[in-house]
Amino acid sequence: PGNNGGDGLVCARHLKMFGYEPTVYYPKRPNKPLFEGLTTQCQKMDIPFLPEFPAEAALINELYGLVVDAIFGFSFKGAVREPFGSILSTLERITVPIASIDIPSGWDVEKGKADGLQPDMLISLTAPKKAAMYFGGRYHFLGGRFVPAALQEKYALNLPPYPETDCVLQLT
Ligand SMILES: NC(=O)C1=CN([C@@H]2O[C@H](COP(=O)(O)OP(=O)(O)OC[C@H]3O[C@@H](n4cnc5c(N)ncnc54)[C@H](O)[C@@H]3O)[C@@H](O)[C@H]2O)[C@H](O)CC1
Repeated sequence: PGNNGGDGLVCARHLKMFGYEPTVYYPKRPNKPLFEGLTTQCQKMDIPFLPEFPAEAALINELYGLVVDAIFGFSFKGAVREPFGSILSTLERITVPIASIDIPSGWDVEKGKADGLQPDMLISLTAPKKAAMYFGGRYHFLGGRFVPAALQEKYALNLPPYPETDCVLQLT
């Protein structure tokens, strides 16, 4: 429902460009031009939007090879409100790999969530958040090569150098 969802729409568009066949589930759409624009871009690229979420984990395992989790990022707070509670409980039961953008959805930005989503891949944006310490999946990437040196200094961000002109770095 927020910017993390926006990242998910961007991700779907890029996946399509790379030859994949993404499908999007976007239950709560902010009435803001940014998200409307990102949605339109996906629609114009014939990326299908699911009318409802496949509630059965087995169906997701059958239909998809990967789930990109772009539900919540660092502004998730408190008890999860529907429909996201049911969605997260289904995602916790699937066996296909999950790639979470910035923070596994439902995790506290600092404390993580031991009994929550356990993605196979985490793509941290700009800098890994404190919760990334609790990430136990196989692949951790850092994306977002757009932090000016002054900001890195101001927040004492100890960011690793990106190789050549890459905008993504594999951390583990
Ligand atoms: N520099 C960076 O790290 C960048 C991060 N980006 C992405 O932006 C998100 C943070 O975006 P924000 O809109 O602040 O928050 P979220 O997307 O995490 O979610 C807000 C959204 O969720 C709703 N919500 C919050 N708590 C609950 C709850 N318990 N139940 C239900 N719904 C809840 C809330 O109402 C809002 O609608 C960051 O993680 C990155 O993915 C930038 O895109 C790039 C730079």
